[in-house]
Amino acid sequence: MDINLDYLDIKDVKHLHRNISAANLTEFVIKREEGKLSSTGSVVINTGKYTGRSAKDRFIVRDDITGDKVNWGSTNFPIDQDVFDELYGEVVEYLKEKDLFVFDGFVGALKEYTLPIRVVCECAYQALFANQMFIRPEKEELEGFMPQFNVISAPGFKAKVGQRGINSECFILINFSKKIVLIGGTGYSGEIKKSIFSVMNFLLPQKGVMPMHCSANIGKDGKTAIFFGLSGTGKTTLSTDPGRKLIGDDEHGWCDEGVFNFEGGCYAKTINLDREKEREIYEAIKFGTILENVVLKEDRTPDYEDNTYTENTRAAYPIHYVDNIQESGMGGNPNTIIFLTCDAFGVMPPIAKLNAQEAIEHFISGYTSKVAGTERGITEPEATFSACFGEPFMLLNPMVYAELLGEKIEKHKADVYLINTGWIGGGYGKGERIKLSYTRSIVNAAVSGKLRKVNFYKDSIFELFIPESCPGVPSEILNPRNIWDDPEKYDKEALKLKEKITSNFKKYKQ
Ligand SMILES: Nc1ncnc2c1ncn2[C@@H]1O[C@H](COP(=O)(O)OP(=O)(O)O)[C@@H](O)[C@H]1O
Ligand SMILES: C=C(OP(=O)(O)O)C(=O)O
Ligand SMILES: [Mn+2]
Repeated sequence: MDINLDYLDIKDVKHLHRNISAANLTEFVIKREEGKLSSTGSVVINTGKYTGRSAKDRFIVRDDITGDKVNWGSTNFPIDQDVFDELYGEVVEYLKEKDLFVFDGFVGALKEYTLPIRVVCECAYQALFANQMFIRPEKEELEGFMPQFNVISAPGFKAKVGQRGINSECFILINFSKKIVLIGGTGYSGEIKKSIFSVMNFLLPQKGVMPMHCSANIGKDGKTAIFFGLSGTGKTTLSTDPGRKLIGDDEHGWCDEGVFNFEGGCYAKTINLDREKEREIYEAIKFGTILENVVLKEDRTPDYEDNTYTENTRAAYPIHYVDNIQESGMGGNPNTIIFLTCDAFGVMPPIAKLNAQEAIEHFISGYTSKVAGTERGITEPEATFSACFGEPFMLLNPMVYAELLGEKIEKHKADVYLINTGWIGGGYGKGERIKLSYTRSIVNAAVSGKLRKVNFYKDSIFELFIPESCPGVPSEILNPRNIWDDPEKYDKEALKLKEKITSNFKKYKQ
């Protein structure tokens, strides 16, 4: 099945490898010395200078389609069409006479909202990434395949310092008129998936579908739970649960029929990965998986403790590498909605119940912290407000997404909980991050409905409803004030955060 890339102006390709198998791609990765084989059978690659997303280098072409729709501001930076054209011309020139690796496939498990995409890669490992992360096509679907969006990724092309309209050698440009995402200067594969996610987040609300930065799974009772959260808050870790079928670990849509995964794979953090604590993820690291920026020991076993390159070490694997999955990538309307927050101040309770109004307010606020590594420049947890728990990927005004969520909570009477997977008993550097086993018990209590039978009381500072008890968790930790050495210090810190939340929320109130 020959394709040509003339419509993208990509000509004189040395050899175009389209949808070749994971085995073939693995072989190319090794042969081209892009990476090494690990003892697990997975390939290990190093993404170079950029080991996380470069949020300040992500631009959207301002044109007739985006001009008055995109929420321009601190996360969505505009760029002019002619600047795009100039860089595009340079990248296309750079790709000439090279071997290129193309992945054709889909985003969005529900046919009605599926976006056919083409990912054109300079590097074999990124084609392997695309193959593992997106929805893989059946053979027949490749005939007459018509991409509706294209990603061109050229990590080896660096923009000139001071080049017009951009910030650095690295750039991620999203162009809706041309249906192209142009990535240069960075080898971090997260940019590929998150830029297509951003495209979906722009397109779907216009069709009445709510796109979400969340993971999702289904219990034995057939009930769906979704877990919103910024990077590092536990979406992947907590949704990968042997007792529940995994729908997806990061990006979903919610329409009248229920929720559907955008992707066909997972992108898990591997720093300090421990087989006992995260067995399903550990076991998914095998032939076909890509390990990014993981250090190998001499005998080629991965050293998950080693953060020499970054804290943001990753494994990308197709979802069926996890044992218990929902093959269709779809689930019913969620019964439980969880907001994951990683509180670096250690003052938020491990779990609180939110009513519909509070849920919307917390969703818009998106209080959490950025954890080290995923974004450039972050080396320790830093408090942040990320609207919709994914502001860097939400191209429209947060209120658009919030209104969709409000309608759905109302209609489906979902239970909403706020879960703190961050610090308790003191802030970062003092207290400790809450034990994963406790968080798992808390999540279990929430999604199984057990918490419906428990009494809740209102805390005096955040005015959040805290359960008096929770199966599997010592009751005294449910209110962090109890475990701070100095309760008055707790009150002071908690009040400070409360004020931050209130003042941040003001900007949405006018
Ligand atoms: N209590 C906890 N809950 C969730 N994750 C935890 C907890 N304590 C430590 N972690 C670690 O935090 C990281 C969460 O990352 P991940 O699940 O990949 O987040 P996301 O998918 O939201 O980006 C994992 O490395 C996990 O092992
Ligand atoms: C891949 C990313 O997301 P997450 O950590 O949420 O999986 C990212 O933000 O680059
Ligand atoms: Mn994740």
